[in-house]
Amino acid sequence: MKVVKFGGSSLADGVQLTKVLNIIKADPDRKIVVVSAPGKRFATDQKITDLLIKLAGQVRIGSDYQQTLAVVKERYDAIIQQLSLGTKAVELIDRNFAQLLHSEYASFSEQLDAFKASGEDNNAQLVALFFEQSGLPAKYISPKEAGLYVTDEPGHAQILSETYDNLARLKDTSKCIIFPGFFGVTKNGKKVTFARGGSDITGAVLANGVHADLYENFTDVDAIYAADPRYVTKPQQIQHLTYREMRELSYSGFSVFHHEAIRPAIMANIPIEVKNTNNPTAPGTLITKEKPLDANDVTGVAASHGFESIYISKYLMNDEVGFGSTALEVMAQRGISVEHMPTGIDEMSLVVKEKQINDSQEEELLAELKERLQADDVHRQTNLTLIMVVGEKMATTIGTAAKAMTALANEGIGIRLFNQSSSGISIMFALEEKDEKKAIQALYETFFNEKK
Ligand SMILES: Nc1ncnc2c1ncn2[C@@H]1O[C@H](COP(=O)(O)OP(=O)(O)O)[C@@H](O)[C@H]1O
Ligand SMILES: N[C@@H](CC(=O)OP(=O)(O)O)C(=O)O
Repeated sequence: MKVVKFGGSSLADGVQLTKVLNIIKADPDRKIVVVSAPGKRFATDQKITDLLIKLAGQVRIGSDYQQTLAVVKERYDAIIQQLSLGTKAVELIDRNFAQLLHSEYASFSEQLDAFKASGEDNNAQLVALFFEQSGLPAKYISPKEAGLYVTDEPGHAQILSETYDNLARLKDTSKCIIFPGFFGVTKNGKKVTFARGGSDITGAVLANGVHADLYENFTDVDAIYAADPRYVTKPQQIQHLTYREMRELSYSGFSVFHHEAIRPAIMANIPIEVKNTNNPTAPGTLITKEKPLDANDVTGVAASHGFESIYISKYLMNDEVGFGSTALEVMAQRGISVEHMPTGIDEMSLVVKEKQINDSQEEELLAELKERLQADDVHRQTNLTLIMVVGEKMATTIGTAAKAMTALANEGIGIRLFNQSSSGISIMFALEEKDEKKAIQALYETFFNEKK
């Protein structure tokens, strides 16, 4: 059995949905289909999820939301028309929106998540109608019906462990199951969404639950590329990745596959294949626990911005037992997670996501660190990009860091921080955000284009 997830770009309109139907028809093992909400039809278009977030905000503050509602409904109506799904489908969507708008919500976060979840929920119901009408036996199943239980953390739901046993019951399906991505339900029946891009997580959780032979993730590119195609023209396609390479790369900017979707696949050792809905015969990228040794030392280079570094220095710091743990305790007490912690003899830096600390908190945090650590200096550096150079083969290769540093130096790019993972499969460079694109291009040239 295969679990197949289609992203928003694969479901943006009736033409795309017809491609989806043909992909499912082409392989009877494709029994569970996870769908996102309709995405962008063209570069300047809006994703349904973004429109629903806007709609929820307008409804909450009591401003006029009719125009936004009309735009969302028109998107579904267009799909219904293109696929000739008839008035039954129009009425279904109308009913769902009436219920969404007139329900009582205990908080805005609950309301916002209900609105966001409706994007995939409505789409799954339409896809099921379309498949049935096209002669492919299908049924919509909701996360509530399936027992896809999550924590009550709006926008960041985590899977409850019993979910996997509940989902195992879907294994014996005779019909094709159409399942909405991006959200689960709490034990009280509240809809709670995953992080943005989280339909990938739903697909991985279902693949784990039913012990699928393969988790196919259909998107709008032929493969995962060695660098973001928005930065490098026609980058090399990656044929095969390990789970840990994928996790490093997706966490660090390869938005094509959600980093939280790796764990459910690892837990059950499910192979993942990323493929193109618009070119389904292209081989795509396979992601598994292990892979044959690459010719290249580096598998991919990724970048993600919005980081800052908190620099702490104290003379004789290294002799002081517990210095690092006190610094981390201060951060943990404020709920701030630390991404990297490069250290020197008398200094350390805590690299964190900028959005975790608001400006009013910042001064207080720096003062607390200075006070608790009796530090000589504590200051922050903002607007940083983290560049990750990733490859299994790097663990056994000498000179990758030197090559990367030379490539950056040749472009006049200063390195603010540097860190190598303990396993040796990734190197992180922190740079100023303005250098992000140039850095990715320089590293790509060095590791993928230069004659060795
Ligand atoms: N290394 C990469 N390889 C492939 N695509 C990438 C990479 N990094 C970023 N992307 C972007 O990810 C996009 C696909 O992800 P996404 O927009 O979430 O698609 P979907 O609508 O299928 O969920 C691609 O169109 C591409 O612009
Ligand atoms: N629709 C949600 C969830 C998702 O995974 O979407 P996509 O598959 O289009 O990235 C979002 O936009 O975040």
